[in-house]
Amino acid sequence: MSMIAAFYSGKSILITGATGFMGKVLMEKLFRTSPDLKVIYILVRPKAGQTTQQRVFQILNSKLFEKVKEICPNVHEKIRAIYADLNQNDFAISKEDMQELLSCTNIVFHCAATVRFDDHLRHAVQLNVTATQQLLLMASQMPKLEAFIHISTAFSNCNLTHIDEVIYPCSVEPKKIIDSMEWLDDAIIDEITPKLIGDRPNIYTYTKALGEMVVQQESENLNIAIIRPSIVGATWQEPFPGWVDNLNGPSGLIIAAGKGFLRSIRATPMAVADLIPVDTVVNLTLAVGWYTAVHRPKSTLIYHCTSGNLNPCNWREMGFQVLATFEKVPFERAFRRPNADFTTNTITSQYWNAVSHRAPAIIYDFYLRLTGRKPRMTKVMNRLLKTVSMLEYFVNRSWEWSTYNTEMLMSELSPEDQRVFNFDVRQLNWLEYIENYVLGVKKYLLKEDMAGIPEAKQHLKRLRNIHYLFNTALLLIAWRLLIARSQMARNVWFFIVSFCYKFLSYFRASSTLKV
Ligand SMILES: CCCCCCCCCCCCCCCCCCCCCCCCCC(=O)SCCNC(=O)CCNC(=O)[C@H](O)C(C)(C)COP(=O)(O)OP(=O)(O)OC[C@H]1O[C@@H](n2cnc3c(N)ncnc32)[C@H](O)[C@@H]1OP(=O)(O)O
Ligand SMILES: NC(=O)C1=CN([C@@H]2O[C@H](COP(=O)(O)OP(=O)(O)OC[C@H]3O[C@@H](n4cnc5c(N)ncnc54)[C@H](OP(=O)(O)O)[C@@H]3O)[C@@H](O)[C@H]2O)C=CC1
Repeated sequence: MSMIAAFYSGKSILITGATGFMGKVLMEKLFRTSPDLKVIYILVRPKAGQTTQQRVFQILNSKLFEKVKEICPNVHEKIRAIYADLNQNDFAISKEDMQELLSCTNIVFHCAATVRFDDHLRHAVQLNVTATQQLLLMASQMPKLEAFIHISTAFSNCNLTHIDEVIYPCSVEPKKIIDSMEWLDDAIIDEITPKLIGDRPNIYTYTKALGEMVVQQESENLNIAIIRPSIVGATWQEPFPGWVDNLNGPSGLIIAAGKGFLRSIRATPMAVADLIPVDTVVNLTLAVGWYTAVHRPKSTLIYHCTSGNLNPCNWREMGFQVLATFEKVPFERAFRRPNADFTTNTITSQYWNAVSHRAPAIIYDFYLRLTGRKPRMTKVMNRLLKTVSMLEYFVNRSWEWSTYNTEMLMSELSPEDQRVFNFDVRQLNWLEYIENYVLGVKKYLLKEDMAGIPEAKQHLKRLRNIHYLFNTALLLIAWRLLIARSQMARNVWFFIVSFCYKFLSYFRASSTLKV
């Protein structure tokens, strides 16, 4: 019997960010391994015209929850969706709901965050710092609380190259930042943002670091742990391989490369691609919840959930495997053949951006205009290049995260728990994982049917022929222009033509003699 699964039985668990990528997998695993847990409270806001109930209904009816519904048929009754907006005071939770949350919750998993790299500082502080502070305040009023698990990111200190399982202070106290957001206007915030984030690449990593400081400051009275995952990718094993449902991290770029939009990216091929499957993160999170509640460590422990130091894979290996999978299972209706490559310096990167990204987009838009349609490819390409430029920081560096706490926890688990809540990335076969990841992107993100593969292959063949035809035509036009303008080119041309003529004449003469 798994001790961790038994621990969550009968518990009331509060999850923020349950509608997000990680939150859904966390909920799924909890229901699958501890079907007799008491209730999961999730803080949900209405979104995209859907009420909170409709959102929960949609999640439970997704493929991700198919196994859960077999194991725990009354799962609907065990989820309590609480209307909440983490941007508002007291999260806009009703008094009755708040009362229930405060009096019943045993464990809190705080996953909600804004993960956009370019969010406005005011909004990112509100969600990643102030909301964390408010949630901790709520937690301090929960008499039955056993553990509070905060999800941060391994990149909260990405300005360092070696990162220990400690909290590194930021130059300005989070409380001062929170206060200043109340009275500074947007223009001043925009001005001071680069100074505040310093040598971090974006607002996201900075506000996540501030969030950790807040957790540390409030940790005296609470039983808290922090988890720092690196780049979270599709599921490795559970509930099935390859599940992914958003474009963050590599997923969006896999689509862009598979559809032929992305042809080159500035990356350091030998840098470590520190990906971590989402189910691995969730297994560690649940194990940490159990350990923190049962063993009550004296200080706040930080757990790095990374792969690079135990089972490294570099961007080159990952890129090769992504491209190899496209050969076997191409995406439908590609814009160009998937043929992406890494460039290693800014000049070649700019050259390929012009030649392989912007030029084809302009030509395609010209074609759309000619055929009476609205041009759109340049816009798509500009957004893609903006995204790529924001991700480039993470594919041109390697980090070292120490993992003593994570390894200590692994050794504390029973063999059964090590199996059920496996977070040992040494067992991960990267080639298999990446292949399943690409397949998952095709099936669950693009919603493409496997039956369409022959047609997709045909389409790629057509694109290849168009490519050859286009290049030949381009070469002929360039040559023709050159001949018209340069005497030297004309001489070379006459030399080649006369050489070919002589060669053919000789060949014909010698074959006539033989006869
Ligand atoms: C030699 C060998 C051969 C080699 C072969 C080469 C093979 C090549 C194979 C390729 C694969 C291998 C390489 C993998 C590299 C992976 C790098 C990963 C680094 C991740 C680091 C993460 C570290 C930290 C982890 C964390 O701790 S947290 C989680 C990370 N957080 C994020 O990843 C949020 C990022 N995103 C944003 O920050 C916003 O998205 C924003 C970007 C501002 C846009 O923002 P904006 O333009 O305003 O608008 P959107 O609405 O957002 O999007 C606008 C439009 O772009 C689309 N789109 C949104 N996203 C993405 C995305 N990713 N990728 C692509 N498209 C995206 C969206 O579909 C929409 O398209 P549309 O609908 O217009 O057609
Ligand atoms: N994905 C990754 O690569 C990594 C993620 N992390 C961390 O993991 C955690 C989860 O990330 P992930 O699941 O990928 O992120 P998602 O963007 O998929 O999910 C974010 C969640 O936060 C919720 N949320 C955002 N704003 C509000 C709000 N105002 N009120 C209520 N809820 C809100 C979202 O709700 P809604 O659905 O309504 O928008 C969603 O449920 C985050 O803390 C992130 O920093 C760490 C390392 C890597």
